[in-house]
Amino acid sequence: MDSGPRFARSEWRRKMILTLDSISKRFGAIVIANGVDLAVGDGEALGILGPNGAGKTTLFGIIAGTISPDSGRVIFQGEDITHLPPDKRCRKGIARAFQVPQPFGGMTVFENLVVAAAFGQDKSERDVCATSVEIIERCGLASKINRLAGTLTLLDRKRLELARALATEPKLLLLDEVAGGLTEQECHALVALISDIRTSGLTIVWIEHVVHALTAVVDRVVVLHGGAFIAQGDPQSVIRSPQVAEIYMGIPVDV
Ligand SMILES: Nc1ncnc2c1ncn2[C@@H]1O[C@H](COP(=O)(O)OP(=O)(O)OP(=O)(O)O)[C@@H](O)[C@H]1O
Repeated sequence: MDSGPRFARSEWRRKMILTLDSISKRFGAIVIANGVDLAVGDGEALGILGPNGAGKTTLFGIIAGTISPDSGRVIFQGEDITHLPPDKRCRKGIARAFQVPQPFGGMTVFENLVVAAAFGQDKSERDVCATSVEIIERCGLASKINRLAGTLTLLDRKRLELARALATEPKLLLLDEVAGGLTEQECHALVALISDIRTSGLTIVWIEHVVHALTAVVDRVVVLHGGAFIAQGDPQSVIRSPQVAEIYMGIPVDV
């Protein structure tokens, strides 16, 4: 799969946009995070891998504000946002797109965008109409602008999910398994769109089980397992690492 153009790799190393500082979280006996640290550069595209149930979505909840960590801090653009509610984090520039798109099915594509943009940017609906149209065009939905969201194909609902996230004018975009459920061809189309979004310099953190889609876009991959990041580095090195082979295929590291 073609990787497409990427944001200049050196740029994001200069400044961190998001830092997880010694985050711990458990649900009873299930340890999601045991004092994990993570720094995401401004403009970086970071992939998070990990087996089912590792806690990747929970980590996104901690970043987006829907889940509280047991301890540790979430720092966004230099500010401690650990105790900030999700709506305030959204307005500070953290947006999230889900595996199962969550548009208002009875509203049109345009109306969905206007609602997201007005909320995320804290502006009147009139003031966000032009940018909403631009984002709809950019996401390949111009011909469906007046269609009800509930009548769209899965790929177009995924495009709309991304468009709604972009409408909030994020600085950090969290993608939660957005390639899930797509055919190979549809997956290529979605990767092309995310690669295009990437060229604007927007910071992306992407959880994904469709590994080839992830590695086509991201600069770096971290692997969450057993409450810790057990591998990290450039995508190809990480997916070929013995730790990842052991977790995903049961091949012991010392073989
Ligand atoms: N609110 C909750 N209460 C109790 N357990 C929870 C809660 N939320 C998640 N869990 C458990 O925590 C674990 C991690 O779940 P999470 O969805 O974060 O994993 P994941 O890595 O995103 O998994 P997948 O790749 O399958 O989506 C799972 O065992 C899940 O059942």
